[in-house]
Amino acid sequence: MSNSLKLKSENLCFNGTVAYYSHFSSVCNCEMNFAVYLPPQAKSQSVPILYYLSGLTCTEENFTVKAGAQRYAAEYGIMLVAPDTSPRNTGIAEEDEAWDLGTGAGFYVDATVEPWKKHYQMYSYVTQELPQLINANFPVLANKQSIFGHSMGGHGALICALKNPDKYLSVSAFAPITAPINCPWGEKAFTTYLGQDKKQWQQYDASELIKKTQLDYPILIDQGMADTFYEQKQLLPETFQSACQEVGQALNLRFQPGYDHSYFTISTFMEDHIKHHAVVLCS
Ligand SMILES: N[C@@H](CCC(=O)N[C@@H](CS)C(=O)NCC(=O)O)C(=O)O
Repeated sequence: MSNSLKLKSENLCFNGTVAYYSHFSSVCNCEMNFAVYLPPQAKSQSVPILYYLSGLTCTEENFTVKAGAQRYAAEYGIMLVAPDTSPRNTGIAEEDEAWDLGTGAGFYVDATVEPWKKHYQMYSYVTQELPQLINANFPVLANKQSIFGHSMGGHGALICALKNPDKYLSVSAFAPITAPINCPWGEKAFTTYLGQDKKQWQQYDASELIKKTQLDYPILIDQGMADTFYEQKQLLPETFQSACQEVGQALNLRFQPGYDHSYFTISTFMEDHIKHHAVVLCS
């Protein structure tokens, strides 16, 4: 086990282990937190990995305690990895001024603007540094990894998959922000982290990326129809759907009547999402 990895807590869960860790991240230049679930199968064999990226205001804990994913990960023998949503306590003055920027709102991009760029390197963190750490310290099949997420984390999962078609074997999302360059949350975050030049923003926008790179597997998205952020046009799944149709990308976009933006929705459809990934990860 790497020296920089600090085990903070460990609990038995469906005969596997939920564990919280912190470590010093060289790309974010600060201490970072993440949670894992190691399924029972990991005691005797290497297992595939499914990364989960959370939404605004979350830590690594929301998914771990509310999504109900461990039961299915134990069934299929998949390791779950849930990173925090941003660096914390970096000393950046504006870090804690708003709930949709800074702490809890890293947006899974590599910031290029001061004062953020020294720490807010979440894209490199989740696609490179964290997988390297996981692969070096846990009994995993490094060539079998997939990714999913919620809201801001759904955006993160989509861009990670679209920018790395060889790295992830499947992707899915709950209520993802699918066109951040055209919604208030994305415009605010991208202006802050990436600057005024909107051309730079496109590299982190799923509805733009899909025009350049198609995935040779279907994307699964669940969107609740009673989701206030959907109603407020923060998520824009129709924009992503049109872009997918234009380029022939297979997309299973399911509108779920009555479901909102909460973890009650996520836990309801968790089994479907884990199965979606297990089909490729466990074959
Ligand atoms: N704080 C925001 C809501 C933020 C929010 O809904 N965050 C979602 C992700 S976008 C979440 O997962 N929250 C944590 C939770 O439900 O456990 C508000 O008051 O409107």
